[in-house]
Amino acid sequence: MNDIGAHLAAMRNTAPLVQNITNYVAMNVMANALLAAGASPAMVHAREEAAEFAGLAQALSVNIGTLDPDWVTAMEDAARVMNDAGKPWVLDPVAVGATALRRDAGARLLALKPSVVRGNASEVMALAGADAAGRGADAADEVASAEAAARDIATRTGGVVAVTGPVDYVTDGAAAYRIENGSAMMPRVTALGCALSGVVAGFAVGQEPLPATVAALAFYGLAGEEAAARAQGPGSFLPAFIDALAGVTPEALDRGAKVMGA
Ligand SMILES: Nc1ncnc2c1ncn2[C@@H]1O[C@H](COP(=O)(O)OP(=O)(O)OP(=O)(O)O)[C@@H](O)[C@H]1O
Ligand SMILES: Cc1ncsc1CCO
Ligand SMILES: [Mg+2]
Repeated sequence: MNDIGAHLAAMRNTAPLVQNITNYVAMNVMANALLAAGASPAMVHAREEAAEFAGLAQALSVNIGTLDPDWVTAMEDAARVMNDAGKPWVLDPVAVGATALRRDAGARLLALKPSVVRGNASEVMALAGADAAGRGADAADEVASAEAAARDIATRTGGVVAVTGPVDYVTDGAAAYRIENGSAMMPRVTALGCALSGVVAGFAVGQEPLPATVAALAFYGLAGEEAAARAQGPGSFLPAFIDALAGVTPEALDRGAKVMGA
């Protein structure tokens, strides 16, 4: 892929309205990350309005981090609106293997064929039905162990699956890429994966899901590298990361992206 910076420029040019049905932990971080990246976030989850708002949104992210049954209904309704209108939506299957409510929600949402699934290795393995060692929202499996599960999900949905970790893996079931950008500081701040799923949704507006996802991950990881160079620890990393999301230019992304065919 040699047009990674162009995907960032296109996303910023669109400034897409991204609806997020996300968890309470992530809402603020995610909205700030989307704004800094150049998108327009809206956190809208009530059962009575989620589908109506989806009619206005250009992309949707659905995150099961702090769900309840009403939220699952809102997620399914909003996802159907996006599907009917041909608009992209992203599933973030937080801790999907942990409980029956999460496994059921994950299966229902997967059946609606998300444009992109973005999770850590343990989540992608659990979503595919494989044995996973995840503990709560944190990964306990290697990205490499989740590659077959990612291809399996992508084949079932016809969409893209992104497994994130030290080296990210992205596939549409046929082609695959690895992205080496990022910082070990990123998993030490909560909700950065959730926020990434929203950013992926923004990149998918008007762009092919596979290259858009690869570009979003490289962009996000590069911002992580720049923030880590300035931060003293996880606390100061977060504001530095928000600054870096706003500061990375398409030219810097073309220079700094570490993307390889897999
Ligand atoms: N050890 C690491 N080294 C470099 N980058 C990392 C590392 N771990 C995660 N990342 C990056 O952090 C970002 C978030 O991915 P991660 O896999 O931590 O999400 P997550 O587990 O869903 O997080 P959360 O549930 O807290 O939102 C991605 O851009 C990923 O590449
Ligand atoms: C910590 C945590 N618990 C539920 S959602 C969430 C945010 C990271 O996924
Ligand atoms: Mg997560």
